[in-house]
Amino acid sequence: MGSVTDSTTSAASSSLLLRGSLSSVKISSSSCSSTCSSPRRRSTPMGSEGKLDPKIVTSDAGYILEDVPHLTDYIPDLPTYLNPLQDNPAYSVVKQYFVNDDDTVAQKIVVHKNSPKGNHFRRAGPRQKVYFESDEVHACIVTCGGLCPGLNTVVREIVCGLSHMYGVTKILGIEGGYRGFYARNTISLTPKNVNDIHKRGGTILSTSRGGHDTSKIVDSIQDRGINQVYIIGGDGTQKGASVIFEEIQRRGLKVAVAGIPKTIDNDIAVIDKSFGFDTAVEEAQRAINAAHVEAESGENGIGVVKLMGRYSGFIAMYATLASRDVDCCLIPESPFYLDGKGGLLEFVEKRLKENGHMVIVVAEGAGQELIAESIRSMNNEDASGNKLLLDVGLWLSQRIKDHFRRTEKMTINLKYIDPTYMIRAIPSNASDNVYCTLLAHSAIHGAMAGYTGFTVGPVNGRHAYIPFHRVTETQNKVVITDRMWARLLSSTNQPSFLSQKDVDNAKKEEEPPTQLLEGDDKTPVQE
Ligand SMILES: Nc1ncnc2c1ncn2[C@@H]1O[C@H](COP(=O)(O)OP(=O)(O)O)[C@@H](O)[C@H]1O
Ligand SMILES: O=P(O)(O)OC[C@H]1O[C@](O)(COP(=O)(O)O)[C@@H](O)[C@@H]1O
Ligand SMILES: [Mg+2]
Repeated sequence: MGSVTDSTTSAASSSLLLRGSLSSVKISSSSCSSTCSSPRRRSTPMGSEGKLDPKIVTSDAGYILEDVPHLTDYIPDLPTYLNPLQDNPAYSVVKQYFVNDDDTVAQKIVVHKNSPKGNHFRRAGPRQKVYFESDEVHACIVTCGGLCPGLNTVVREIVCGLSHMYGVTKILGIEGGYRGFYARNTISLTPKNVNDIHKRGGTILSTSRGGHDTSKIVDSIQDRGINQVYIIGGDGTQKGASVIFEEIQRRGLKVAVAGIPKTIDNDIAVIDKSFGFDTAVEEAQRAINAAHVEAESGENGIGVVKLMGRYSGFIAMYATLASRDVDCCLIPESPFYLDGKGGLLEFVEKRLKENGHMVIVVAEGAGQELIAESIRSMNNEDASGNKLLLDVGLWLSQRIKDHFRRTEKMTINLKYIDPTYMIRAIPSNASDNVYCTLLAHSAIHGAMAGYTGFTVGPVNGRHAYIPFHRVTETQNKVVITDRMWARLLSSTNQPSFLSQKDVDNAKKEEEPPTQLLEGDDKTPVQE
């Protein structure tokens, strides 16, 4: 690969931005307008203690670019090379294959006549110039946190993408999550040995919670001569990736750190949705169908299905909306109560009298305060510090049974189905597979182009590079004052269980939705 004469720095690429379409753009590392999230850390100026302020670019028209770090922010004068994709027979025919340096993706797409342009992220995709030569790249891939359909597909697509698009041959799989960097074996990954893995659930690299020791991890990266780190995991993992990036930057290493967001719960902020989510919603239909068949076939049959969703009830909400057999959906974001007027037990009685059967879908994180009131709460945490939940499905089933036994109002037949780990263990479906490919490719293009400290993902249908802190500072939750939850309430015709005061509080607390899943816009996801 021929070296390009100039050694473009990211400051220079920012100035490309200045010279481009945005004539009145100014770069500011600390000036954050009210629409821009305030940095939580990194108060030191660029260079000192190896830390950078968030890279914020603003313009007079209210345009804000929340940019991601670049290797040249802390290693000046890095040589650049022509992207080998321009000679690749598959890609070279694409009109405008390379992304313009100043392309950005708007976080908000519903705007009004006088709205400021708002927050943007750097558009993902291949760049004309790259900062790594093919034979110089030594990449590694790690999977952390809970399982999710599609993990193997992302691993496969990173390996095949690096190899087929950029001619990379040295790719290492780190086994067993973060602790695998210093306590487990590694495996060499090639397009041949990952060829079929997308057809399998789980992760061939295995995964873990806990065990994040930043300096041991970065020591291992440094000792092995790794210069591209692909980290696949959820909110906890992205926090871990962020501190790894900071330590790498502090040590001044030419190592790109790219996060690929993973969570079956869809609780990662900013991105439209996470991979594996569609697969989970689809697979949940089988459990809901079974619950419905059981409920319909017994006298006063009740089917209770528990679905995953620790803090966010997206799987339960979408599975309910898709199924149309569900009479009541309970999620962590919307509190409910059992007894008295307007309570769940009254609703169950009513539905059984009307239809003779009913199906309840409950997200695992729903009603945790109610359970804690009746069972002495243990307040346990897992190795990553996530709250260990009490089984809401079992508890709810028992409470419903007790109610009908006590009141002797009618004989019921209740069946409780917990398909949670069965759903999580399946391979991803076709659409998630394609989505995983785009995520992997976006991550690879970003790392090759010298970007680092970023998470990749679709924002309003376009893939973007998002600074770590933007996806870790909040969690994506179902907005119960949004139209989607209203659609659910209207489709199940269940009570909202909320008082006017609860609704007012929710309206005050919740930010307007920014994600496609919550809104009406269903733009197909593109790179
Ligand atoms: N705040 C944090 N700082 C550093 N590492 C973290 C942090 N939170 C979680 N991790 C690490 O990230 C990994 C996965 O986190 P976990 O919460 O279990 O799953 P997920 O990433 O799917 O949310 C674990 O190895 C954990 O030690
Ligand atoms: O894998 P564990 O430790 O049993 O945890 C189960 C949790 O993992 C999840 O499937 C996914 O959570 P993460 O995205 O944080 O890994 C949750 O839905 C569930 O509460
Ligand atoms: Mg998590």
